[in-house]
Amino acid sequence: MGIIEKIKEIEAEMARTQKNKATEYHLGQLKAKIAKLRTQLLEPPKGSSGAGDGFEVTKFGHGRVALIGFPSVGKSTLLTMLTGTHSEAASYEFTTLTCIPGIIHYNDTKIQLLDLPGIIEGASEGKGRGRQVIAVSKSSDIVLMVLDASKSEGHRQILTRELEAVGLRLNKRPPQIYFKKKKTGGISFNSTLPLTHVDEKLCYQILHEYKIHNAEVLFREDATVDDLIDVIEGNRKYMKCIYVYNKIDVIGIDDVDKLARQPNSVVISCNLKLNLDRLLAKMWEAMGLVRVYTKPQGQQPDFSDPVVLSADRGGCTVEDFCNHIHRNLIKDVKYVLVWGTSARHYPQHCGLGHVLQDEDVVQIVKKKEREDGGGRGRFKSHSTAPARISDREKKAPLKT
Ligand SMILES: Nc1nc2c(ncn2[C@@H]2O[C@H](COP(=O)(O)OP(=O)(O)OP(=O)(O)O)[C@@H](O)[C@H]2O)c(=O)[nH]1
Ligand SMILES: [K+]
Ligand SMILES: [Mg+2]
Repeated sequence: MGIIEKIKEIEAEMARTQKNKATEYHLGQLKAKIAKLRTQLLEPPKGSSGAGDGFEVTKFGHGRVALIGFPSVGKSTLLTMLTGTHSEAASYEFTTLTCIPGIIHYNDTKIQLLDLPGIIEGASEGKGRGRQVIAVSKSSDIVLMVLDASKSEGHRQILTRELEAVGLRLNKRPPQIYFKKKKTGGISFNSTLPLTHVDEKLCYQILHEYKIHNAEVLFREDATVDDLIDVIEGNRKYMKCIYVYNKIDVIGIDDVDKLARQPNSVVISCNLKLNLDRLLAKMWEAMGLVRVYTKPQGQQPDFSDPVVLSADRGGCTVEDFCNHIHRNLIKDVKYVLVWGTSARHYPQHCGLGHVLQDEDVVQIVKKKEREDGGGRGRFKSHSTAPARISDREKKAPLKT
């Protein structure tokens, strides 16, 4: 029996089993069995490189966004509108057969947008080009799930299930469970609060299913058995997802209103060019990019050419900023002067660990420069805030 058949069989058994206190342990065990099989399914077949079979596109820009959706929801139309790169669009399904990259220029940054073939139910098990599409989505920073506003809401659930089946977790943070395998000592199970979904016995059973007999487990939130399995598997990818409802030109205003009020959702129409600005703004916000402008001593910063940092990719500290400019820079840095929302006063003298925020301005003070003369007075004379700071100052949160 193949892996997919085995998964189907267990799913059928779960559907047959009534949910109650007595069956809870058995159901937990079945969930762990499915998770293990799904992990096996994701392993590249023997003899292949494991790459996306011609789908891999070189990363470009400050972040990557994937367009995921059923066929003919308007993914290619959207790519063409947002990036100017033409991607064939037509009324028949599976018009797009490969991965097509475009670039969005937004807020002085470049974002790579990827158009992909439509995926269908069963994609996670390899139907259509599901596997390749999913591999590309996993390589992105966020996902735009494109949906046809005139079609059933069920599509969003089906797609979410497909992505979950391959270990993607959308708009969710990692479970607050500490888990560490040990060599000896048995299993230590603890929690910092009362648990309502998982007890010690269930946890033991799940670990037993994974043949783990020595480990430390500490629940820091009232997590579920699915959360526990995610933590044990350890290969989950937590991503932001924006639900993009396209084609609102063909539905009534009441329905548009309902969709627009859902969390993480944007309603658009490519045909009428409706709300695309809002989509871009949401996308930008979800990516959490941090633009930092370098201010050479005695000069104004170049506000068109930021260093772009991200908390998810590489971090946002002064050290990350310096490494971004040049990998040998760090050893020459004495401290930096910071203007912007991360600074308590302007300019603030900050060390390497200081966490920068979007639109901060940084001036690097090198060790050598200081010794060479000039000293503090010299910095003072150049420490006037750059021109754009005055309006930014109004936004600056008051910190004590
Ligand atoms: N009414 C309406 N139709 C749209 C809109 N956007 C796209 N379409 C149409 O929807 C059809 C499918 O568009 P595509 O861009 O090819 O969709 P896709 O998701 O890339 O499709 P596949 O590549 O086949 O998965 C085309 O006929 C488009 O003209 C819209 O905002 N409103
Ligand atoms: K199409
Ligand atoms: Mg397409």
